[in-house]
Amino acid sequence: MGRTHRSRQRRAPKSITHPADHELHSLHVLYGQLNGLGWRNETQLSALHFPQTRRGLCSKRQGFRAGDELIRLPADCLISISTLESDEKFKALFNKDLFNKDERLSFQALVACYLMHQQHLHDTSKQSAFSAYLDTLPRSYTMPYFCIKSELQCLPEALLERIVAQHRQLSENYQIIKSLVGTQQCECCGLLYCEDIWTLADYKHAYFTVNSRSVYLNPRLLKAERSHFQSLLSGNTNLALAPFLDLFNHSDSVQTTAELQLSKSGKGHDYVLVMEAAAKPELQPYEQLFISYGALPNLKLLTDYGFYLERNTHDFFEFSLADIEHFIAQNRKTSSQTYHRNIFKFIREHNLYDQMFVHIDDGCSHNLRVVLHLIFKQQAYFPNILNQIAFGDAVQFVDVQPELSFLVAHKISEYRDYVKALNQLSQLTESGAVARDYLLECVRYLRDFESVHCQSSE
Ligand SMILES: C[S@@+](CC[C@H](N)C(=O)[O-])C[C@H]1O[C@@H](n2cnc3c(N)ncnc32)[C@H](O)[C@@H]1O
Repeated sequence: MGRTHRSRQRRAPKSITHPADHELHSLHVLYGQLNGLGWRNETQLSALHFPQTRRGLCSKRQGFRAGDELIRLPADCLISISTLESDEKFKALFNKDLFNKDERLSFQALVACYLMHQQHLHDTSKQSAFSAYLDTLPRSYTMPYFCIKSELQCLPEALLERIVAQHRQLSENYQIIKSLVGTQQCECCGLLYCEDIWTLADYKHAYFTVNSRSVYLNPRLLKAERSHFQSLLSGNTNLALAPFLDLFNHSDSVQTTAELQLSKSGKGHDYVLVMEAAAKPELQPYEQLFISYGALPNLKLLTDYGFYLERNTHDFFEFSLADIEHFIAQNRKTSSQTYHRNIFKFIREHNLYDQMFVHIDDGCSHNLRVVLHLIFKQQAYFPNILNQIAFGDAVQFVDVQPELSFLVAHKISEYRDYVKALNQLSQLTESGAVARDYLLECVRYLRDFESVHCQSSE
């Protein structure tokens, strides 16, 4: 049990509830299966529903301090490249003769196929080795990708850009999958792949399952005969699905480490999560146990995981060059001025539009300051002078505070309009509601930034 601390049995606070019966049953079966694979649940974790995050994990009996192990899951419980490589039926679906070096698949897409494969086995014959795990997966997701058209029309460019990129990535990979397995029929039910089974809707669900639930894994530590899929895959295979372990929710106030360690018995490996630091010195039984998915800002949490954190310590707010152009066009004072196109060309050519953000503690990023200075403060437009200004001594920048304040105020008003437009829709999907609340959090962040950094403009 390591340094984990036993506490006297406590009662669950009223706000924490047990999962519904069917979910409880699936979890129970999953415990049994993982136990059969060597998982001992030494930290006595239970899945419960918490008010803020819904389903998450806690221990009903033990307290946790920094340095304690949260979970030790045998590597045999993971769905990794070794699982796929050792599944002959799955491999048989992917005929090596059809692999094309110009049309490779991401490993994430291949794991999504594996989930669809197992789901189909489960649905048709209850033959999947992962039935219990599949039953514990969410039925739907709340990423803005799943917003309906009327909601998408009320979202800002920054979000739409990411959704479009996700659509592109998903459909490119799905086309490749179709070209590999699309003409085949399932040998157990005769249905056609990518038409009747493995539909685009199934693929989207599986893709976001992998996106939001996989863990990082160094596959070299596992004995994987990486042969069949090697020439099909475009990138590395360093992710895995981790049944039960993937019930940990994320917090920005904890630090956790994850690594494959030789198991205590010396046979095989365990995937071990350790709580390195938490918001308080000791977590009591029934307190939700969080892990860190990384130092992620809210935009990333929203688009990849379908949630955001209030007052996320890793948050910042990014601007695009188009934001500055809109602001110029809509502001009476700035719209009447002329801006030499060389300046915008220079900014684009030197990628200065990258990393233009504001941060509540650090203020305005270097690139945002340079760009505001180049556009609004300096008269010359010859490349050599622009070079000297952009990459020379920062102290020579003229104060861009008024322009920064206008830009922030402009963004607040724009985001409020998006929120208003979403609220005017007769009904919001869950994705739409989460996106709306995220926009409100952005407004709160920018208002806080304004009150700390833009006082002079008010
Ligand atoms: C790895 S799963 C964690 C378990 C998940 N809550 C479940 O019941 O299956 C990641 C998903 O959990 C949710 N999640 C994680 N951390 C969260 C948090 N702090 N607040 C709200 N939802 C969170 C998001 O939906 C995310 O996509």
